[in-house]
Amino acid sequence: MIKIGIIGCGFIGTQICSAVDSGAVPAVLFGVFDFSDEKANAVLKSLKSGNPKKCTPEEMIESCDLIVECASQDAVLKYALPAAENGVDMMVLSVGAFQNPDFYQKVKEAAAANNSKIYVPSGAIAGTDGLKSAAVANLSSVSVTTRKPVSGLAGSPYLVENSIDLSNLKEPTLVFEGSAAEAVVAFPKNVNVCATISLCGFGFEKTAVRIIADPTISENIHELEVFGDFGHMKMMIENKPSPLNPKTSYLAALSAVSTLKKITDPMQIGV
Ligand SMILES: NC(=O)C1=CN([C@@H]2O[C@H](COP(=O)(O)OP(=O)(O)OC[C@H]3O[C@@H](n4cnc5c(N)ncnc54)[C@H](O)[C@@H]3O)[C@@H](O)[C@H]2O)C=CC1
Ligand SMILES: O=C([O-])CC(=O)C(=O)O
Repeated sequence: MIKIGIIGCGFIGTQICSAVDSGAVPAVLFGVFDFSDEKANAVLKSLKSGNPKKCTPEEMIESCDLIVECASQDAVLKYALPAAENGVDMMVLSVGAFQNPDFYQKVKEAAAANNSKIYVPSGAIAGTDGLKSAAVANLSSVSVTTRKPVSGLAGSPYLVENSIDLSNLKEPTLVFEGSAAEAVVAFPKNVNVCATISLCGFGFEKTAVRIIADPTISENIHELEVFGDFGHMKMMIENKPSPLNPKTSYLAALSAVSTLKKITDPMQIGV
């Protein structure tokens, strides 16, 4: 069985540890890392099987087959390259880190040179299968509209830097419009899905993003619209936010677990 290390013991990290612990994912949990000791201890305490421990990312790179990053874009920037250079696979949830083209290229080349893989789950969005297929031919436009409750956007650098206060919002309001490259920097914890969509085919500069703060909803809603040689695709998903982190949809954690199941399964189904 593959040996896994988890960086980030928040909502997604906890769900992944639990899936490995229960046997739903056939893997061995080597260890966990979080810069909050409290979070790491809480996850370890919740597990019933195996002998996982707190460890450093460097120890994971030394001993694991696969590292799952479910922490922050900073963690990707810090650990993705050393992992790839050491032939260790990595699953990345904070996908926005890949908007830097030099960094993305370096990680990709290091993974190719050292026979390792970088896995990017579909996360909180659907439609990556159709978009990837469509991108084999010409695409003419790709756009994502993300609609979140105010609690799902609070504290984002873009809102803070532009002194945008959403606390008294009464109706849906467009708070951002721009490229995916700009969106994942402006809202690093809110629209990693736009990074994933960009990587599927049209790129960070050409993928268009709109972010709407909506005080009338409780779901995180993502709409994807694609035009190309294949035709026209529209996808809309209404995600329940996770109970622990309103910015993150429950589906994002399910998608990480599903990707781990796919990695460890001899049957590979779907694009
Ligand atoms: N790809 C996708 O579709 C989605 C991606 N995400 C992203 O996945 C990541 C995890 O999400 P959640 O579990 O909901 O977050 P969370 O906030 O519940 O947990 C993140 C944990 O990582 C820790 N952490 C952050 N930076 C770290 C670092 N550099 N080193 C060590 N520990 C660090 C924090 O202390 C926290 O315990 C976030 O970056 C989030 O934005 C979330 C939803 C969808
Ligand atoms: O979970 C979501 O709905 C989207 C999200 O936070 C992200 O893409 O970073």
